[in-house]
Amino acid sequence: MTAPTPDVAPPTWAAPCAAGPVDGQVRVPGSKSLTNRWLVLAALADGPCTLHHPLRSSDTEHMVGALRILGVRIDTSEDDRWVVEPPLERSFTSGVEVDCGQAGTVMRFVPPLAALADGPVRFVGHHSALARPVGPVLDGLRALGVAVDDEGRGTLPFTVRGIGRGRPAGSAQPLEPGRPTVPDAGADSGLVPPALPRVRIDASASSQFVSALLLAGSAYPAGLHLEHTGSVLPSLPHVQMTLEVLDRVGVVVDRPTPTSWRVHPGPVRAFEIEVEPDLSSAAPFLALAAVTGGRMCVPGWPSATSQPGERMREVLEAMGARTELAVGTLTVHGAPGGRLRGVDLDLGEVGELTPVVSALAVVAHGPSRLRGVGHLRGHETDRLTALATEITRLGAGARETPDGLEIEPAPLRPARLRTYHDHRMAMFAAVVGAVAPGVLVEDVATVGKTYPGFDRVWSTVVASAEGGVPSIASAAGDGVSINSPSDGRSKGPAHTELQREEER
Ligand SMILES: O=C(O)C1=C[C@@H](OP(=O)(O)O)[C@@H](O)[C@H](O)C1
Ligand SMILES: C=C(OP(=O)(O)O)C(=O)O
Repeated sequence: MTAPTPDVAPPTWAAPCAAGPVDGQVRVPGSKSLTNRWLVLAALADGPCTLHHPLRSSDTEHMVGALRILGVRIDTSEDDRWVVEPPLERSFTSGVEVDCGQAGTVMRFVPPLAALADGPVRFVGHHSALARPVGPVLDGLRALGVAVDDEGRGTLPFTVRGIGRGRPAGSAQPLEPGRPTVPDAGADSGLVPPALPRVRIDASASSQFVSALLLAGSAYPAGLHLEHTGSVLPSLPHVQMTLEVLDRVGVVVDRPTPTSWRVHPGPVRAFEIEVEPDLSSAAPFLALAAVTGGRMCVPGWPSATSQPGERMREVLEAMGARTELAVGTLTVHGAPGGRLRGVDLDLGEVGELTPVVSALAVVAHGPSRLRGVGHLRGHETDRLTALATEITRLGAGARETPDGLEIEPAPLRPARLRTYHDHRMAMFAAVVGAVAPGVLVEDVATVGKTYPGFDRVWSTVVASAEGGVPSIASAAGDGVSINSPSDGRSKGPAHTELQREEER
């Protein structure tokens, strides 16, 4: 057997090109953001908790690994039901190393738990995660009296020197005995609210800094009064998601201003919950219906949700597709020929949709401007540079702006696309490849961060368009089924470069 040489090119995946409009149904796996929030809350809960239909992926496996090493017992032997036994009033385990992988939710949400360990906890991660900002979370912990060693970098690796649990809840003491509590603004109300230790951070680089401190805040002896000091706060629906899960487990949070939160000390009520499907993982499939002029159904779509993926409906409608939500299934109908309009959108609240929206913009008729997503430079990769580079490689125009991208569609050429260890770059490539022949995708396995097997499911769905003959089929375990012919639409050729030329 020959040893691999360092310059061997990574294996590529040939993104399948649709031969016509797709017509299918995909049941997507559980939400990453919700699974990891519920796991963190279960670790702090006052009794055993159960998660139904959690996501099993690299990000959630890293969260499970992190919590286990801190002393939380988690049974993940069943795919559909994970049971968590928290350590109750005991401090989390110290002297351990937490591997965050590539997960922003692990590197940001777990350090505030490590503050409740009885000594140091080291945090490390995947090499692609070493540039991702964590500093404001660490500064927040320092403001509460917890020592953190990060050699001034504000990134992985770092060590949180936990100071243990066991002080009475509501004791109005900061974590470290002897540190003065900053008087709380709520004291002006005349109601004499408890003095909560005040922490000011700039979360303009990631909403996860806010979510991290809010999730753990009620387990701190005096709670927490968190204030965001920066000019923008991205991904607001994710902060709303944090507030909603906290509310469901009985944690009291009030919001004196739109960018400050008072988390009152108190127990996290044990829970048994159903994890919603990941609507951001559904986004590429919805986009597939739009670019091929086909139809895609996603069952299990929540009637109300804080997931940003819900906003994909607005994006698709703005670009010319039609969406309808009926009896828990979202259906997207692409416009004939997959024709899409260019758009000018602020995606600041739904930044994680940007790669898929960029794919739509690349094949639209007319230029697009995507704004409000400067913070994507600190995601799995610098997503603005990565998208601009790969769009240019495909032959279309892309220009990075300080807070987004300008995209100019053009006839696309075959290309080998890089994914930069970024699951959503692979999803971007899949959507473009569905209508542009000859797209090869490097390291497609990177989708395992949030959607292991995405490429297999994708290929099954795209193949449903092949030959233009819809059939009833299902790929067991993949959650895929192909709709039966019901609407009599003709299955024309895929939305190819040639077809776009004709439409011009
Ligand atoms: O809290 C969360 O679960 C997330 C918040 C967002 O992070 P940013 O605010 O850093 O964009 C989002 O992009 C990420 O995928 C998940
Ligand atoms: C930014 C993302 O992930 P993370 O939770 O690692 O920040 C994402 O999934 O698009």
